[in-house]
Amino acid sequence: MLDPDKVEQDALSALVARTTEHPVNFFLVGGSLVTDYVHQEVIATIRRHCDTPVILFPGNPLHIDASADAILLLSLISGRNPDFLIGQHVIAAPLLKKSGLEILPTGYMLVDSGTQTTVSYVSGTMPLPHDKPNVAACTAMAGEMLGLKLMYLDAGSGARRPVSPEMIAAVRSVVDVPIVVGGGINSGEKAYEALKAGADMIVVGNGIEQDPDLLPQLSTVMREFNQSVVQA
Ligand SMILES: CC(C)=CCC/C(C)=C/CC/C(C)=C/CC/C(C)=C/COP(=O)(O)OP(=O)(O)O
Ligand SMILES: O=P(O)(O)OC[C@@H](O)CO
Ligand SMILES: [Mg+2]
Repeated sequence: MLDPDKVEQDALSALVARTTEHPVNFFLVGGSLVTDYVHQEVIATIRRHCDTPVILFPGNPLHIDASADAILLLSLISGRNPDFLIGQHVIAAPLLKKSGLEILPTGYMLVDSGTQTTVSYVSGTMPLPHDKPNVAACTAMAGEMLGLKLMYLDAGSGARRPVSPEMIAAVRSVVDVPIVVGGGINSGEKAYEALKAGADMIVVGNGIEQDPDLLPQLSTVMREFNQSVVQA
């Protein structure tokens, strides 16, 4: 995940170039409260180096950029704020239709990680309790029944504790749609734990921002995990 507020062009170019040797499946571009509107520059830099798909991860309709490939159309189903469940989407709908972006309807679930996150503050919603896998499972089930095509469990940017393997497994056992897990995944071990518990995709932001050498480690974990699944 690339946060437009945090990337610096030279460092971004170097990082994206490294993904030709240590591949990632997607680039997510976004942030909850973006102050530097440089989505287009970030996406152009990615395109210069590779053809890996770019998916927007937006906090509000101002973050829509038609130069990406797709957008996570998040509905904040862990919260009870109608604006982030449907209100922002009504505002964004005509723009999205015109953009030609592939729309990925996503059940977005914030999970408590011990400290208040920007997303929780900005959306005025409470996250799901960290130690209540069943609440997450019922939320995901309802989201899937409502037609959402992905579930995203997010402990929040730089979370001290990621979403627990128990919660990932509980969600895995009740939905068929792909599960995305992010927030605080800053080591190969944590990535492996999430994959083993049932995550289909892991999102890493701060970990690689702080230590770009994490990229090759995570790419290897992902490849080995996928190979082990194919062989089993
Ligand atoms: C309908 C459209 C296009 C947008 C609304 C989308 C909704 C409902 C979003 C839910 C609430 C929200 C603010 C989500 C932000 C998700 C996000 C991009 C998180 C990653 O940003 P962080 O890195 O955690 O944030 P900071 O870097 O700002 O701390
Ligand atoms: O920056 P990190 O902690 O990797 O979190 C990524 C993303 O899930 C945050 O919304
Ligand atoms: Mg961020």
